[in-house]
Amino acid sequence: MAENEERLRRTMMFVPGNNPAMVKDAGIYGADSIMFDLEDSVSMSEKDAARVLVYEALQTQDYGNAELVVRVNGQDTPYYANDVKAMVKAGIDVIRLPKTESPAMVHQLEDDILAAEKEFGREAGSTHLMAAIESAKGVLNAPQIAAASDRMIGIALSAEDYTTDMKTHRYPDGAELVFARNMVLHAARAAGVAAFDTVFTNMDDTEGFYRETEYIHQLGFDGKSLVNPRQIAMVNKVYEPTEKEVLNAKNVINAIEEARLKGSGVISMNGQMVDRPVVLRAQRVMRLAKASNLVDEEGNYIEK
Ligand SMILES: CC(C)(COP(=O)(O)OP(=O)(O)OC[C@H]1O[C@@H](n2cnc3c(N)ncnc32)[C@H](O)[C@@H]1OP(=O)(O)O)[C@@H](O)C(=O)NCCC(=O)NCCSC(=O)C[C@@](O)(CC(=O)O)C(=O)O
Ligand SMILES: [Mg+2]
Repeated sequence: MAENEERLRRTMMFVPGNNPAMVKDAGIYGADSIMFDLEDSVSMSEKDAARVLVYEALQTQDYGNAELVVRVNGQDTPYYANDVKAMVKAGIDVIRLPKTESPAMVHQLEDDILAAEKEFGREAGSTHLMAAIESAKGVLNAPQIAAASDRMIGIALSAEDYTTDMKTHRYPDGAELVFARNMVLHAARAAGVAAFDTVFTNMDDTEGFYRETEYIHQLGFDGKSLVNPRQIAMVNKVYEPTEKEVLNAKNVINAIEEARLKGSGVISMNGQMVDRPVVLRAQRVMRLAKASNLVDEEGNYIEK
């Protein structure tokens, strides 16, 4: 778990698996996670070609420090088994299961990954997984889905399919997603895995994108699934801590270190009690500050 908690996952960018130029250049935009898609952005006639293209790219392209994720086709399709095998063989970091409705579906994926790891000589347990929640059933089972596997790194709300299942569509105020967002978030937090908010598909509505990202940041989501590189900087901007937050976090970490040396786990700083949850929040602020290049190696704020 510690490994999962450490990694920042603000931005998870969908890359259509049948688009050679996008697959090749996906690493240049600085997404925390790159998600190659073999499912709904790829037409039926291109499923096999997309799988081969992504497999080859994973062997040959350098995607830097980005976490590499592949959204495989659904378990009810004839493509799923070959997708899982090929991606495990390629050494993918995470397999994203679409339209997840039950823990049994996660267990099936676990079994299929383990069989592929054995077949291709990969270390057992080295391939992680995540589940996309895209229906009413998925939302209601989210707590069990999130806790269904030791390989689970996170769950994601998929609002396009979800709103269709709910016989509605997406509105600017997001009222149709309030219940689902809170279920997914609570399920993820209770299971100790990451929570990803849904895609925002209107490329021209920058104001709407910022509004939605600020809202999900306030709720506590780790980040968002994205469809376009232009959205990455906007999410990072929203998740960037302020100077005041960074300085306060640095003071908290220094103060608790001093207290620990004296054998205490709780201290008072400027009249404010500082204990474990405050320290955990401060550590997250420092990780975000580092990712935003706001601090140097020692954690000192870099004046602009
Ligand atoms: C939206 C648009 C057509 C706009 O095109 P535009 O041409 O206007 O983009 P521009 O900004 O002009 O591109 C500038 C430069 O960036 C390059 N570039 C653009 N996008 C890139 C990218 N994604 N990856 C790498 N490179 C990229 C481009 O090649 C160009 O490169 P260059 O020519 O070299 O300058 C394009 O972005 C795109 O196709 N997006 C991916 C769509 C997709 O994957 N949909 C499926 C996932 S959702 C789903 O399934 C619903 C869900 O399941 C979700 C869930 O589960 O969460 C649910 O139910 O909710
Ligand atoms: Mg979908």
